[in-house]
Parts: sequence; C-alpha cells; structure tokens
Amino acid sequence: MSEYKIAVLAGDGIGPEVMFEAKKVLAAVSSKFNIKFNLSEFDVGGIAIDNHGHALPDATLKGCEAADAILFGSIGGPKWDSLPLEQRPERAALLALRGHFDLFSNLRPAKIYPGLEALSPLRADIAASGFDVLVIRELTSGIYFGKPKGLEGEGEEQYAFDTMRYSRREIRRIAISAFEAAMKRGKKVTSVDKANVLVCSRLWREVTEEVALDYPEVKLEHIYIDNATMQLLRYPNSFDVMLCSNLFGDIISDECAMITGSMGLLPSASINGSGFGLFEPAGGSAPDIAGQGIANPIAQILSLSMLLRFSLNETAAADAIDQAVLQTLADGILTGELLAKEQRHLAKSTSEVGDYIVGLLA
Ligand SMILES: NC(=O)C1=CN([C@@H]2O[C@H](COP(=O)(O)OP(=O)(O)OC[C@H]3O[C@@H](n4cnc5c(N)ncnc54)[C@H](O)[C@@H]3O)[C@@H](O)[C@H]2O)C=CC1
Ligand SMILES: CC(C)CC(=O)C(=O)O
Ligand SMILES: [Mg+2]
Repeated sequence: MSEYKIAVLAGDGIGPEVMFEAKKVLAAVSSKFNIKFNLSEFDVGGIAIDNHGHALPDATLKGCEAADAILFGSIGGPKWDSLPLEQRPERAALLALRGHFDLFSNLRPAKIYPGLEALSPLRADIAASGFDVLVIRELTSGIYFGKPKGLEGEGEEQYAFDTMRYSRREIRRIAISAFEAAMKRGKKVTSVDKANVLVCSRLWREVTEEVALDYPEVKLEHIYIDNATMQLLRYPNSFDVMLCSNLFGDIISDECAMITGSMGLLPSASINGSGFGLFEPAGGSAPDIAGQGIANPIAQILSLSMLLRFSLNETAAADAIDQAVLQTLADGILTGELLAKEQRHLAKSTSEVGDYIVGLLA
C-alpha cells in the first residue's frame, strides 16, 4: 500500500469550508485506491496570526518541510488588512511559502466544461467555440518578490515603489515549463508581456525565443498583456498555453477562471524543480461568501487532484476525481454562483457538492 504525508493548511475565509470537502474526497480515494494518507493540519494566514502571532508559524513551515506535498486553502481577509504589508497573510505566509520551497512554476488550467457553455459570461457563439487554456505563471520572482520601499518624501511628493526584476535563469526555467506543457497539449505557447514598455519584458521575450529553439514543434507567439485580456474574451480558443510573469499571470488566471463560469472552479499547482508542490485554488478567501456554506469546493477538490497527479504520481486517483467532478457538473449539481438568479433556488451547498463527488467515487 502506498503511503504519503500531506500537510493541510486550510487558512481563512472559505478555506476551511472547501478544505473540509477536499478531505472527504481524499478519504474516498484512499479507500477506493488503497492509498494511505497521513494528514497533518497546520494554521496559516490570518488564523495563525490570531493563534500564534505570525502568519507562518515555525511549526507550520516544519510540517510542510516534512510532508510529501502541501494542500493549501486560501488566506487573508478584512480582519488582517490593516497590518503592515510584511506581516499580512499574503506576504508573510503565501509568498513566504512559495519562496521557501522555490515553487516557481504555477499551473492554472481553465476550461469550459462540456455542456456548461451557458455558465460562461462569454457571448454564446464565442463560448461555443471552446476554451481550454493552461496558464503557466512564474511564481517566485518579478514584482511580487522585488524589494518594496516606502514611504519616502513628504506631502504630495511622498512616494513608494516596488521593483520588478527577472533573471535569465528565472525566465528560462518557467519558459521550459510552458514549452514542456505545450508539448503535451496543443503545441502552442502564447507568451504574455509588455515588451513595448518594460525592460523585464524585453528580456522575457529574448529568453523565451531562445527556449523555443529547443521546441521546433511548438508555435510561439508573443502578446501584450492588455491585448491578451481582450483577445481572451474575443478569441478564447486561440490560446493553448499562456506563459506569464508573476503579476500578469495573477491577473490573466482570474480572467480565465471567470470565463469558465466561476473562480470556484479554478485549481492550481505550484511546483519546484524537484517536483515538490503546493496545491491551492487560484482564488482567495472570498470573505463576501465565507461562513455561509455556499462556496464552490471544486477548485479545492481539483487542486487535490493536481496534488495526486503532479507530486505523488497517483494518476488513477487523480483521474477518478477529475471524472467525478465532470460528472457532477454535467449532472447540474452546482453551487449558486454558477446559476442565473432565477435558478438560484436550485443551488447546492458546499457540502452537497462535496457529498455528490464522494458518492461518485464510492
Ligand atoms: N491564494 C490565496 O490565499 C489568495 C488570497 N487572496 C486574499 O483573499 C482575500 C479576498 O480577496 P478577493 O480579492 O475578494 O478575491 P477572491 O478570489 O477571494 O474572491 C473574488 C470573487 O470570487 C468569488 N469566489 C472565490 N472563490 C470562490 C468559490 N470557491 N466559490 C464561489 N465564489 C468564489 C468570491 O466570492 C468573490 O466574489 C484577500 O485578503 C486577498 O488578499 C486573494 C487571492 C489568492
Ligand atoms: C498573494 C497573492 C499573490 C495571491 C494571489 O492572488 C494568487 O496567487 O493568485
Ligand atoms: Mg490571484
């Protein structure tokens, strides 16, 4: 029997609600596929500040180091918004974890599920053309990791700055991730930048072109970020793999999530060079809906599937979860944000969606 250690960090807001469903799904695949999972749960984010005085306590970091993979919920919320940036959950825990484990390669797959075209906010004829994109986002450098500085000067001349910095090495390794992924998909990489104004983007283009030489079967295109946000809505099926820097990938992946119908459908995998990873929904702690039992658990459950596939190589279990999610959506078992106002009375709760998926895995 295979046996794995998973660090479970549910976090804040809807994090614990959707994590509860993912753990039910994990128990179901454990029985079905005879795999033993030893789960260790740790505080992270705002809850960790409240309980331990720090968003990423030592015990949490050590627990993650001891694990085969990390299943992460989401963190942050209004309660901790007024803290200095360096103490906020987003920087002190999430960016810290990404940096600590060198999780540079962030995979965010987004697709319109068959039969669910009407859930997409895209115009119907455009949605019908299909949408299946893998955003590959650089996750441990760029402007989120450049040293911030503020405040200097006085009055209206007071200023603050953030720094965007990319090395050739950092660009090369994320570009390789994108080309490798494209080889297994539609053999097209669209690199998103702002090379008409940013020097980092000029280097990004140059290195991406160099990497492309090793992948003659893959078509490389470059697009400016502003145009990319527009073309995603206009010709969504013209994209396959979108290669993005940290900031642009953050923005583009939220747009891709919404094209599929909801932020609550988009999982993500953040992986380092050794295959170790942290797996989390692409969205945040959704304070506007937290505590109501209405959050969509699918992004968290699909993040679990990515953990099984990418870090543990448990392909059959991952496939079974993906299949059960597809079936659930096709059967119309949907949380409220996926439904039109007049159909909201048909909405299922977070736990009803989780239970349905578990039922399909029995
Ligand atoms: N990885 C993480 O832990 C992240 C944390 N955050 C933090 O989360 C907090 C809230 O951020 P927002 O900007 O509001 O972004 P958000 O992603 O939490 O929410 C944006 C919108 O998507 C909806 N949404 C998100 N997940 C959903 C789900 N599973 N089911 C149904 N609807 C869902 C929310 O209700 C909201 O309307 C902030 O403190 C932010 O810094 C934001 C992004 C990522
Ligand atoms: C702390 C933020 C960078 C989190 C976020 O928005 C994301 O990873 O998508
Ligand atoms: Mg984001």
